[in-house]
Amino acid sequence: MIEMQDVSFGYREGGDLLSEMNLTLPAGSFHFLTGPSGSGKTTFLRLCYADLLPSSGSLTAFGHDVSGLSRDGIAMLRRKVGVLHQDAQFLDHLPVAENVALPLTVASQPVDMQALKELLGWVGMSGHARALPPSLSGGERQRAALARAVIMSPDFVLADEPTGNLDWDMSLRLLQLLVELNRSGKTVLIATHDMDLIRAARQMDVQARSLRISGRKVQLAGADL
Ligand SMILES: Nc1ncnc2c1ncn2[C@@H]1O[C@H](COP(=O)(O)OP(=O)(O)OP(=O)(O)O)[C@@H](O)[C@H]1O
Repeated sequence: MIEMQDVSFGYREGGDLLSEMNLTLPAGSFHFLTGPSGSGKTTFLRLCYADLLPSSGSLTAFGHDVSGLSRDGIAMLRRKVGVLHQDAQFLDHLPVAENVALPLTVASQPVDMQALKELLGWVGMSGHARALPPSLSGGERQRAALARAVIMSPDFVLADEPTGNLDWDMSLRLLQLLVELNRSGKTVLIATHDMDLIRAARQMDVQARSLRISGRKVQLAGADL
């Protein structure tokens, strides 16, 4: 799914933030990504969905070297990826259901109303389908954002501190949804500071592994969870 060979990245020339990374994220895997604040977790995720390109080395995503892709190629690749951010942004004047369906609308694809209903049900947002985003709680926003992130049926789901603003119960609920996505075959990568969240995954019967950024490298940390 994602393969990095000697990948380095720096925002400015001569100053690598992430250096000579060699790792593979196999299809269907579940990884957490940890590391100190400012170590490059968001940057690593952005490399994984070709929002940033390596400064050097080779990054292959879905079998394509991202550095050789055209704009259309990158757009196609991004369609296979769903991204969940810590602070999801919505169009506040549109109800939740329309916000969730927005990736389809923007791509001029038809909205299957039954599938949308089921997706909202899966994230526990059926009762909020007509609500406007400003009326939602933090947990409801994140669950709506997760529905939006997966409405295009991505193969790869990336989450950047998805539980950063949530209480513990809601964090667990969101984690459970991400685990369910993994069980349905999707590759999942979650950047988090929250070691309790990583420990909680142990109870959820998922084969999760942890990647840690340390000294500008990303390495597998410890045993399987
Ligand atoms: N667009 C950018 N231009 C220049 N520097 C940037 C840019 N984005 C991030 N950085 C810098 O790169 C470093 C890593 O940032 P990044 O957001 O990837 O870290 P992080 O591990 O996700 O941090 P946090 O845990 O605090 O969210 C930081 O020093 C940040 O200031």
